[in-house]
Order: sequence, then structure tokens, then C-alpha cells
Amino acid sequence: MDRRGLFDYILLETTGLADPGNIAPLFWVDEGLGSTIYLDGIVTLIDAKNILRSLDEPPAASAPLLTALENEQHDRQSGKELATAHMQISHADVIVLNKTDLVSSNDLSLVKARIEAINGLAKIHTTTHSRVPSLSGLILDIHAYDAVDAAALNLTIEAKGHSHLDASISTINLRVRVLDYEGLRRLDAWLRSVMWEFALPSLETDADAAVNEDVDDDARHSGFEIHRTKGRLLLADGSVRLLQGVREIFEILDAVENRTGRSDDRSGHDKYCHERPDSDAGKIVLIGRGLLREAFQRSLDGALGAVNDGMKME
Ligand SMILES: Nc1nc2c(ncn2[C@@H]2O[C@H](COP(=O)(O)OP(=O)(O)OP(=O)(O)O)[C@@H](O)[C@H]2O)c(=O)[nH]1
Repeated sequence: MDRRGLFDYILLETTGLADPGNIAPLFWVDEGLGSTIYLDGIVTLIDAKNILRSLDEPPAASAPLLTALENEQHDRQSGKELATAHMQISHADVIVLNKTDLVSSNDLSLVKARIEAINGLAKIHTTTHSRVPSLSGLILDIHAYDAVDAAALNLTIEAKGHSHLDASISTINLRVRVLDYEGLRRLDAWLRSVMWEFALPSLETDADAAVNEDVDDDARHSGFEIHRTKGRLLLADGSVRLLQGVREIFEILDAVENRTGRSDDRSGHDKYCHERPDSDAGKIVLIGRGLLREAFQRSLDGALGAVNDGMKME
């Protein structure tokens, strides 16, 4: 970086065994530190012919060189274990699904469905010989860590609807009510519990939350892990905040958006958008292992509580 201005992009190709979630936080540096590098996004290249086998083989066979952190993560897992291929798909912002000429269109549909079941957010480009129509916007300059496309969040799951295809890992979509500042504080606390403690706050243990007799044991679900987080939060003052996260690191940013709900670039963090987007609720999308949508939704609703309905702004 001493040679400022000489590089347009840095494209880091990891080994086929790398877990992108260990690497991404290193490059997702706080702007306050003055780094001229930012994490643009994670692109995963998939071999359409071999991917299903890679997803189904046990982790020990697919990833013999696990780091200590990965071992710890595998130890935490219950049920079906994750292959490295799962990690590389779940963290991807863009997926290049290559060698499509080597599979039938039927098999290609199965592969796509399986990928979408794991990661409902990633944009998938099908290719032969990895040829994409252009690099910019598809592979480079994707701004996956600053923009949050409202339409993409809304489409996730509902439209794709393959959430049970992969038992190990999935994408879930949570509704978030319009938030006042207290609600935003509570959401932040909920995210910290979920991402840092791997604990889903239940209404029974959260003294601040309203008592709800419907809560049962699965509301306090654990043994999950979250790989990627994205969200759009609507505030009662009409502004929009964006949520971005990878593994235990997350950030809530002010958004600049136009009417379509498509967010602008990083330069706009300090300004607020006062356009109310079409949908009447915020959305959080989580990608990870062991995510039970109903339990997460109930826990989140409970954590946000009645204060959230008050629409009080300071
Ligand atoms: N039929 C067909 N062959 C392809 C395609 N893409 C790559 N290949 C061929 O597959 C062979 C192996 O290449 P890759 O699978 O890309 O190997 P790689 O992943 O770069 O290998 P490593 O980086 O060592 O992991 C080469 O002969 C490529 O020409 C494709 O879309 N269709």
C-alpha cells in the first residue's frame, strides 16, 4: 500500500481448502483506520460437475488441513457436518458456476437449487471455461460489503424456496419491525448475543422483554453458527440502516438509497435516506449452520419487544 495508486484491484486467490470466513474479516477494515483497502466481496468458483460430491463428502476428507479455528468450529457442530465447499458457498457474494457444458440441464438445475438452498443471497453466473461477459460488476466492483440490495433480500427464500435441500446449512430471512432508537439498541444487543455468544436470547431469560407464554424450549436454540449477515433496517424517522456481517464481525451503517431501495456507495455513510421503501418492514438475512427460522424470528421479535412498536424517536 506504500505504492498508492498503482493497483486498481487486489484479487486474492485462496487455496481450494480455504475458509473465506477466516480471511474476510482481515480485509474488512474499519474506515476510521484510514485504510485504502476495502473488502469488495467474495467470489466462489464452482465446478458444476463435482460440486455435489464435494458437498456430501465428510469434512475430514474434503479439508485435511483444517486450522485450529476450523477444528473448533467443527467440534461445535451437531448433526451433519460441513464440508469446505459449504463454507466457500455460504460466504460467497458471487458464484461462478463453471463447467456447465459437462452436466445436463437437469443436473445443472439440481446443482443450482442446492447452491441456492445454502446461500440464497449470492448472485450465480453460469459459465463454461469461467468466461463471464464482463469483470466489472460481476467479479470486480461488486460492493457486496457496502451495498444491500433490497430486492435481493426480499427475493431470498420466498422465491427460491429450497431451504430444506441441504441439511447442514441454509439461508433464513427474518422480518424486522420499524425501529426506534431503543429498538436499534436492542437489535444490536440481539446480534451481539447471536454472533458473539452463539446464543439465541429467549423471552424467558431476557428480563427486558415482555413475557410470552408461547415460548418453548426451541426458542432458545444453540449449536448454530452464522457465516454471513445482511440486512436493511427501517427506522421510524424514515431513514434506512444497512446491516453487514461476516462471521462474528458486523456493522450497522447509515444508508443512502434511491427509490428502488438500491444502496449507493461507501461515500454516503453519513447521510440519511428519507425515502420509505416499498416494503413495510426491515429484513435480516442470515446464512449459516443450524438456523431455525421460526426460533430466530421469535427470539428477535421478543428481543425487540413492545418498545419497538412505540415509534418514539429521540
Ligand atoms: N469442458 C470444460 N472444461 C473446462 C471448463 N473450465 C475448465 N475446464 C478444463 O478443466 C481442466 C482443469 O481445470 P480446472 O478445473 O479449472 O482446474 P483448476 O481449478 O484451475 O485447478 P487448480 O487451480 O489446480 O485447483 C482444464 O483442462 C480446463 O481447460 C469448462 O467450463 N468446461
